[in-house]
This record gives sequence, structure tokens and C-alpha cells, in this order.
Amino acid sequence: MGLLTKDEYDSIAANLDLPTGAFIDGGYRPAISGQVFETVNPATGAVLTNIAACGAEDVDFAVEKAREAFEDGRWSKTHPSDRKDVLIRLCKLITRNARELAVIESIDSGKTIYDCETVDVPETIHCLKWHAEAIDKIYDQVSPASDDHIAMVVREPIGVVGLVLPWNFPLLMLAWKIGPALAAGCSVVVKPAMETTLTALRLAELAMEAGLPRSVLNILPGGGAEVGEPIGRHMDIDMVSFTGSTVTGKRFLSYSAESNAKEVVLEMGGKNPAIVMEDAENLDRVAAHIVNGAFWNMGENCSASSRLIVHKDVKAELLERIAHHTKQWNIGDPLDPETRMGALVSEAHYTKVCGYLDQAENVLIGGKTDAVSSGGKAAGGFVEATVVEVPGNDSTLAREEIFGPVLSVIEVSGYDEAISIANDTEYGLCASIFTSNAKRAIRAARAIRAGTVTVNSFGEGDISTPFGGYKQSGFGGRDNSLHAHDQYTQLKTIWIDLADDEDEAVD
Ligand SMILES: NC(=O)C1=CN([C@@H]2O[C@H](COP(=O)(O)OP(=O)(O)OC[C@H]3O[C@@H](n4cnc5c(N)ncnc54)[C@H](O)[C@@H]3O)[C@@H](O)[C@H]2O)C=CC1
Ligand code: BAL
Repeated sequence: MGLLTKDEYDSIAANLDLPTGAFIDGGYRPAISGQVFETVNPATGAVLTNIAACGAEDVDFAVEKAREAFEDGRWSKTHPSDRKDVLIRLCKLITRNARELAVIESIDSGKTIYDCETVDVPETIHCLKWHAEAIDKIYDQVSPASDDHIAMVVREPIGVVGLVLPWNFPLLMLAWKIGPALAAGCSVVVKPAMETTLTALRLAELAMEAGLPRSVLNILPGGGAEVGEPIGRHMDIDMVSFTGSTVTGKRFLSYSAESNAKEVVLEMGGKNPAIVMEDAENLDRVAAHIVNGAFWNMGENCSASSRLIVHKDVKAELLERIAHHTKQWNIGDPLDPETRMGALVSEAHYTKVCGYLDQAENVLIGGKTDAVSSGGKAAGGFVEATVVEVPGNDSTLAREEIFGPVLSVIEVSGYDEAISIANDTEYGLCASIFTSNAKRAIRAARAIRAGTVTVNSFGEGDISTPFGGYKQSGFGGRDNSLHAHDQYTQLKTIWIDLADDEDEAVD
């Protein structure tokens, strides 16, 4: 499916029928309190709609319904291939509604329509399909045992799960979590980020149309304190999977400890190094990867390459080429298919990123910002792809997750220094090394403490490879791949005594 023109996207956006309710027990409903919140297009300041603002009482209701669904087995006890069929039908419905979902995603988040059409929606479908296709091919185990017993090790769905989501990839992060959770047979209570609720609500409606039984997938819009915390503290939620900041992620450990010791999986922040050694081949290609890694999705990406650790011998040439590639990352109306950098997600986030730029002493490339306001209210803003030289790895711009299009450059003189700086961070999500020396590449991949290390490229792997972090980037499990399945299942041992009754008396 090719891209449309900007006018055509504008026309779709103008005629959308946006969801406004929470999606609980198989349908849209207002929050029990009756409260709503405004959702705004951060690229224009236009109010898109008012959405139900859920609270603890809505969480209680959704969990009660999700538990009912889990216990009566309408989904959890179905044959895996039946669950597969429903999820594949959902993928077909998402495909049929792909254009509408892409436009909603773009206007709700400031992401470019280009990315929504070419990455977010197709990857969402791919992810759901992958987990659907996998689920009827996963076998349980029989342990090695003597002749007089048999021990089975079986995986069971963990139960009712809470999924607390970020705003940077609203649909895709939903898919990363509901894909394996629903395939495993869990019932799910989702809290999307308040900034970007709309596509999750629409997807839940499509899931019902696909045949997902009611109450298995519930979407509760609302704030972190109002919905996220009650999910974290709920006594009848069996596990929580979270993606977002490290500060908020850690709170879920306290919530769990102070409630029912629910399992917690955290996918959190990153300050990801990209190392370029003096022997890196084809600096133009290296620059293209670095620029893509740093500025894709406006840098609103936990795996963004945000620290460039570059050998002094190639620094000047690399920066020249980075400057050239950065020109292709034009800022503009997110609904224009030519735009590669849209608006930052919210006024608060725009202000945060600008605050970091204010601290930059040596801006090498970019640095311009442009706030969006409408009707006297601040809404969001645009930030140019920006490269700053920092005095060293101790500077704030080298240590803190900016989550915007800002690349900090640190010069080094050798390999050991590069690795040491790469590891000198509280985070450990992703890293890249660019070198033509294969042994050095593998040594670096082993030495860097991060969940994903790419060699001569930037990337996150794909659906078949686990994604998650070391250190304060991750806790408790991995998204993607069959390892994601581990989050949403638990192991049970079934031990069966086969001894002949007459052979063995039991006291
Ligand atoms: N690793 C990642 O993918 C992401 C990282 N971030 C980082 O976090 C920074 C702040 O962005 P936020 O949207 O505020 O991230 P956040 O981590 O606070 O939000 C993520 C989710 O947690 C919920 N939440 C917030 N406070 C909560 C609480 N007290 N209890 C339970 N749930 C809560 C939010 O409503 C949202 O659904 C960003 O500037 C960025 O550095 C943000 C989004 C994604
Ligand atoms: N890049 C996918 C994971 C995240 O940014 O949260």
C-alpha cells in the first residue's frame, strides 16, 4: 500500500470517528467518576477529543471482569490454535484498518505518518502474527526421570496481567505486550500513556470483532497515579509488564512488594553508546546509521543512539558526513508523507528536551526549536536534529536520557577508553560498535553491558530476538522472541508416581 498525499491524510484526519470511552468488559464505557481528559495533537495544538479518565474504581472493575474471564476459561483454556486463529483475524482487521490507525497514531503522538505507515502499523501486525503463529508450536517438557515416576514441566498462563505503556510507540508497544500475553491465554488490563490512548482503544474494538471473548482485553485511559499505581498495587493482578522511564519503572517494584508480590517486568530507559573506531569502514554508511539511530522517531526511543563515542582520527570526517545525513531529517507537518521528524509528544516533554539543549555549550549541528501553541495553550513542539560536543562522559548531556533528537559527541583515543566510557552509565539497553576488525567487534559486543549490541549497524534486532536491558534499563524479562512468552506464563511441575502399589508401601 503506497503512501497518500498530505491533503488525503488531512482529509482522513478530519473525518475520524475517535473513541472516547474506556474499553472494559467488551465495550466502551465512561469512567465511573464521569471524568474525562483532553487529548491534543502536539503538532497543532488542536484538541482531538475528550477521553474517559479512569481511576482506581475502574481498575477494580476491569480486573474483576478480567479475572472472571480468566477463571471461566473462555480464553485461557481454549486450544492454542483457536487463540492463534482469533489473533490472526485481528491482524487481518488491523491490516484492513491500517490507514485509519496510522493517521490516528500520527495526530495523537506527533509521529510522522511516514513512520506510522511504514513501521508502527506493519510492525504491530507482524508482532501479533508472530506470537499467534508461535503459540501452537510451543511444547511442554518431560523431565529426565527413573522408571517409576514421570515429571512434567508445563507452562500455564500467569493469569490477569497489567500492561503499563509509554507514548513513543503506542501501538507497537501494545503489540509487544499483548501479543505474547494473549497468545499465552492471559487476560489483560492495559494502561496506555495518557498522551497516546486512541489507537489502543481502537485496537481493542477490532479485537472484539475478531472474536476475542469479552473482558480478555481491557483498555483503561488515565493518569499514572490514577490508573498505573492502582494496577501496580492491585491484589488480584498476577504480573505487570511496564515500558517507560526508569524512575517510574522502579516504582512498580515497590507497588509489588507492598501488595501481592506480583511479578514485574520492566523495560526502561537508555543512554545508548555508538562507538566508532578509527578502522571503521565506509564512514558515510556509518554516519547514516548513527543519524538514523539518534534521530529516528525524533529520538523518542529508548534504544536511540544518544552518545557518539568516536575515535579522534575519524571524528572530523564522521561529523561532516553526519551533518550531510542530518539534512535529510526534515522537520514538518507529521501528516506530510515527506516529513521525517514530527512534533515531540507533549508540551511537558518539549520543555524537558529544550531544558537539556539550554545546557549545551557547543552545538555542532541543529539546535533550533519551535514551540506549538493553540488558543493560548502550549501543546508540543518541534526540535531540530541536534549534535552537541560534550566535555566528557560526566556531563549531564552524556549521562541523562534526553529522549529527544540530541546526539552527544565524546572523543576518545583508543578502544579501551571507548569501552570504558560506553559502560560508564547506569543504563544498559543497547549499544553499537563500528569497526572493520572482526575480533575487536566481538570483543566489544561481549564487553559492553547492554541487552542488545549491534555491529556496524544500528537496530533493535527483530521480533525473533529478545529486547530488554541490563542494569537500570531492564528487570525481570524480555520483550519479543519466545522469551517474551516467559513473562506471561509460569512453570508448573506435575509429578506422577508410577510405582506399582504392591512394590512400595507408603508409611
Ligand atoms: N523506555 C522508554 O521507552 C520510555 C522512556 N521514557 C522516559 O521517561 C521520561 C518521562 O516520560 P513519561 O511519559 O513521564 O514516562 P513514565 O515512565 O512516567 O510513563 C510511562 C507509563 O507509566 C505511567 N506512570 C507514570 N507515573 C506512574 C506512577 N506513579 N505509577 C504508575 N504508573 C505511572 C504513565 O502514565 C505511562 O503510562 C521521558 O522523557 C523519557 O526519558 C518515556 C517513555 C518511554
Ligand atoms: N524502541 C522500542 C522500545 C521503546 O522505545 O520503548
